[in-house]
Amino acid sequence: MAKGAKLPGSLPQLKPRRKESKSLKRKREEEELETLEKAAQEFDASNLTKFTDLPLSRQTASGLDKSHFKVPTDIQRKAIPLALKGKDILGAAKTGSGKTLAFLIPVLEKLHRAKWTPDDGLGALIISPTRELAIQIFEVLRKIGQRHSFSAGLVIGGKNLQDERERLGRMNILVCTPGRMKQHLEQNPDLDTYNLQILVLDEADRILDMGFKDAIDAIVQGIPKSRQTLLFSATQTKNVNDLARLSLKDPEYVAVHEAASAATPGKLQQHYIVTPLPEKLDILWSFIRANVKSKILVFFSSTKQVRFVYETFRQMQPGIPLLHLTGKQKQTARLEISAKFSSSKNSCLFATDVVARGLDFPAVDWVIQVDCPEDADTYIHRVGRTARYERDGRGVLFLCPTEEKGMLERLKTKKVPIEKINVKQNKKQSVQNQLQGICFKDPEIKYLGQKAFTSYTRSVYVQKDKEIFDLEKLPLPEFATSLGLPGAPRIKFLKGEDTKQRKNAPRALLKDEDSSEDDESGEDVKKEKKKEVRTKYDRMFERQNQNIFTSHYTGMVRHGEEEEEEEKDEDFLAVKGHGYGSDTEDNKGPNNGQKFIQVHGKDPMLVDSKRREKLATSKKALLKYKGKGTKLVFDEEGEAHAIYEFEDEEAFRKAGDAEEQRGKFLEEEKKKVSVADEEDKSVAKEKRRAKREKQKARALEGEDDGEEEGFTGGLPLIPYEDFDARREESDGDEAPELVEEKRPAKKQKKWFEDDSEEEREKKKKAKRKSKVVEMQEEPETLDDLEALAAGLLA
Ligand SMILES: Nc1ncnc2c1ncn2[C@@H]1O[C@H](COP(=O)(O)OP(=O)(O)OP(=O)(O)O)[C@@H](O)[C@H]1O
Repeated sequence: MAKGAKLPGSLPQLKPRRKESKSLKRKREEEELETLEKAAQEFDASNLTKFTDLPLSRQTASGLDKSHFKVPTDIQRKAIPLALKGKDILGAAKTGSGKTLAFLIPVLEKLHRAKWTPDDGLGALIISPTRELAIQIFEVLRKIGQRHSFSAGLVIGGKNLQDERERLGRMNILVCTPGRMKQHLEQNPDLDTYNLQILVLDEADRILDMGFKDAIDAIVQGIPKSRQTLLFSATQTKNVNDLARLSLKDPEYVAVHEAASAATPGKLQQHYIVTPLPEKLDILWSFIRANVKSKILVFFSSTKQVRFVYETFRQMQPGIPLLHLTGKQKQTARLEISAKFSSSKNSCLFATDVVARGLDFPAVDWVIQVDCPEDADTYIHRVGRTARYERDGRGVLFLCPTEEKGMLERLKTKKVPIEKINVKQNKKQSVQNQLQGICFKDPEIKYLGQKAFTSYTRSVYVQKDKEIFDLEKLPLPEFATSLGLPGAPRIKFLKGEDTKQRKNAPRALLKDEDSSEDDESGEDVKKEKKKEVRTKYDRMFERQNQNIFTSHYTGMVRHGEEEEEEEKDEDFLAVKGHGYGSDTEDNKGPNNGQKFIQVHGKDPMLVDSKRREKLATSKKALLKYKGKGTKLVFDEEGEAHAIYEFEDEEAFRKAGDAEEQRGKFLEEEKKKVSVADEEDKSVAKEKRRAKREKQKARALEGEDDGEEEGFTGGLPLIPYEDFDARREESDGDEAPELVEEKRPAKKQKKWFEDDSEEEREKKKKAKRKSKVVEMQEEPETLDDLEALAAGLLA
């Protein structure tokens, strides 16, 4: 953009200004904010065609422009003006229709208009059901918020709690997953939500289902009711109970596509095929082979199936790069795979529902649902990974004959236009022989196949819609054969299990899958064994498929055995020398030449060398045989007492049943601990608030004292110096009309007021160093992102 060119936004652009007194500057800013607020309240959405028509701050307008967002989508056109007026929103629009911006723009504007500063703490909380989606939202926030000076952070787990802890207390905007956020709220007194202005739930229906209930209730409990709340999803909840849980105030229901004939994007072609379960992999393989120049996303219902198909198909070399993504992978691997699939032109990603919602992989050609989704909403989200924002795409759903009728009815009710297609039988290639060969050669893959089989059957078993999912009608032995297995693994599910509850909490299924790794015979056995402390190796021995241990594990086990044997050998080593420390004949042992040591009360020990003798008589060794000391407490008279003393038995009996007394005692102690904990937390929070307010007052004082004009242009969600460095490096075309001046030194200091001068210097140096690295490239890893998330904490 040329120097002096007009910036988007209806408000006057930022220009280089002469020095302006602080009070004048503040007055001008207040006036601007008032104008903005008034414009938002009076805004007539019917006039909205471009983002520049919206009453937005210069910072947001500039961020949108820089990210090349010019024309709002339907949901953005309807939801943003209402959200800018401060309304609670229930937003529903098709997949890929731009809901992310529909809530991020109001978030930035809300804090901007509240004159939010880093000292004000947490102002906005955005909750996402998965880590990947949270990261994606954070990236968009970083782009469009690049001119604001808020600090933003990601709270998604996969990192040390303590590492995240200190930073969080200073964040203005957090993008989080529910579980991790709950954990922080419970354990981190630095994280204070008392001032929260706006709460966003992306994929709201998912977040409000049973799987996240505890976490969401805990989060909502701690935030002010007076906040604004925005809920978005392609399959929105209108459940009154859900909305009551969030205390929404007269929410506006913004459903832009409700009157549309289809709930899915217009440019999406949707088909289904009906296939017997044992032929699914043949069809999938043949499909992939016929589309090696495409970008394909394939959904399965469990992690084990994903891994089995990925491992076997990889060996069969289909001629297209294969990837796999599940919630069981490490966070770094998940990020890497997402990035690979995003940037690839042609590849095939096998995945579980961890990528079903919200993820915006560019230009996916095909979405194949090999396993029937649990309901029509899940179908809509999965298929919505293609045909996003004006692009076209195709989806194919594989249905077993028993699933066809029920699933089609569900899809029809949800307005999903889907047509039947048939598989060309002459193009279908059977992979059964190849899979058999692979399983035969590689016992680990065979084991994986067995796990894939049990996981699939379990996933069908736990579904609540029994009209669609009927395990008894599935040809399971044939299915096992189609996976290349010599027979169907035994499956045994827990009787009387609360299926409904399990279904409502898909995570429970995942957990179950995890544990089934250890024991195929079901949970009955697991519960019994729970009491014992079992190691990884114990669990491996208990597996029924011991013959498939890798050589590595077998080696480890053998090594362990060898060590034990060595120890035994040592016990029986022949010894030289004379009896030692023995005052009886017996202690001399069978040979006269043997040495023994006897410690009081213990069996004599055989000693064969000086070293062994020294070891056996060392203080450390002897300590083992000493009795444990007794801990005493002294009263005020100096009398020693045992820590716990029995009370008078008669009085105890009078007080009632022992069990009852025990329960009462525990209850009281629990209460005491929880009260003390609450008190500690609130004291810590109070201190923090006071500190923040002090800091804020000091910062304002600093502004008034200073002669120089303050920071005006806003900053991306990165440290100040980085932004300056980048501006220096830039070719001058980047928003030259914005004027940033270095923050007064006073402001910088405030974060470190408790540190010594020397420590402060050290920290500054270290930060300067790390920033240089940060700026050299775009964030690639979670660490990079988190470094950026540090925001103003420079
Ligand atoms: N106004 C716009 N102009 C151009 N592209 C846009 C606009 N709004 C959103 N997009 C693009 O559309 C794509 C989909 O947007 P987004 O991920 O927000 O959709 P969504 O409605 O949240 O989808 P889902 O329901 O699957 O979560 C993204 O690549 C985004 O960059």
